[in-house]
Amino acid sequence: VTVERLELVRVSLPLVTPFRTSFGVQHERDALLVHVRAREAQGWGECVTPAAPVYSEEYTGGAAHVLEHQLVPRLLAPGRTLRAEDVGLRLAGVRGHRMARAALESALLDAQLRAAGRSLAVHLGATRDRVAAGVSVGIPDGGIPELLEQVEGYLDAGYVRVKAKVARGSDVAPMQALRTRFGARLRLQVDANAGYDPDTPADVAALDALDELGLLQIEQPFAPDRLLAHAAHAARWRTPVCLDESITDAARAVEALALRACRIVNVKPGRVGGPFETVRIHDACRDRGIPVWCGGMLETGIGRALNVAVAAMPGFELPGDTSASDRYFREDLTDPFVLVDGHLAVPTTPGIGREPRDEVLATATRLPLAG
Ligand SMILES: CSCC[C@@H](NC(=O)CCC(=O)O)C(=O)O
Ligand SMILES: [Mg+2]
Repeated sequence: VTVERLELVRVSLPLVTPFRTSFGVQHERDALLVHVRAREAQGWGECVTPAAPVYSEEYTGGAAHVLEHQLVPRLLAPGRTLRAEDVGLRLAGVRGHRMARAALESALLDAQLRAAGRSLAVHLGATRDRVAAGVSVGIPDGGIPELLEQVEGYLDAGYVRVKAKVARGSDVAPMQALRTRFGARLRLQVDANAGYDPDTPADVAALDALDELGLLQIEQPFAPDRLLAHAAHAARWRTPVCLDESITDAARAVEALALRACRIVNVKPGRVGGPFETVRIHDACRDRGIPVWCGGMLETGIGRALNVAVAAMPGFELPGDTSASDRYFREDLTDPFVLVDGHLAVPTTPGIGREPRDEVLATATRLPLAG
């Protein structure tokens, strides 16, 4: 496509309930969107950075800065006519900033596919027309009683599996309470968001106790770079280790698997640099018999649409964190994703199949980057 105008759009959506993880609590989704106006069509991408560098090194202010001063100028320098497949090449000289790149690449791919009248799911080789939805539950302020209530509500809504956030001091007791309340049949996994230290005996003891609860997986117990520590403990535990923050790209995924640091991979298109790196990770895991699932970063419908199409690819055989819009937002930026029988329908219209609704955009902050 030929880019005529490229803009950053920042809009904040309040969360229906506070979302607490091992690295803090969020009350809103401060969303940074890339809007591409090409001659042939428009495209939208969502940068999944949190407002502060607490999940990984990236954060929204930094992503906006690197997009404006480094990534967009490099992308458009050789010329404004380009394919989404070229983004990786044009940005090859830049290290890191994978969430910022992902937003740019997915916005261009959206425009390109809209111009071609082709849905993202078809372009990715998706084999499902709906995807099973898991749900991620934060650490509630109200403790165990509120946790039980929230999980009850999500199970009633139809979510097919529950992922609970754990952190030092909020791990074994709440997970045992879920087991006691919902039994051994509850499909339950935990996500520590790198909150434990492999060299702290009390931390390892807590994880060892979680390993006794018949969980589907233990996600990212330790810091992202500690692949050998994950491998050492994965070998001791029955419960499979899943990595999220550690898996920054396909090369890292291959190394993590070779080191046996994990047996399951949480793939987030927004974390790994975009749709094309996502396909490379999907293919690398598939070649090694490793199941993957699509994680989430509290995306609005823009990022959620990308995730749902990715979750429909063959290797995404485990339910992901692709929840319905109303899990987070009373009113989504786009037409909502709605849970039907525990599944979300994969968009079939051109591009990502969602765009921001004008009335919600009206409240947004705009930053023209080019054009
Ligand atoms: C930025 S905090 C979100 C990171 C967290 N994501 C979730 O728990 C799922 C969020 C969602 O449902 O979008 C993860 O580490 O997997
Ligand atoms: Mg995670």
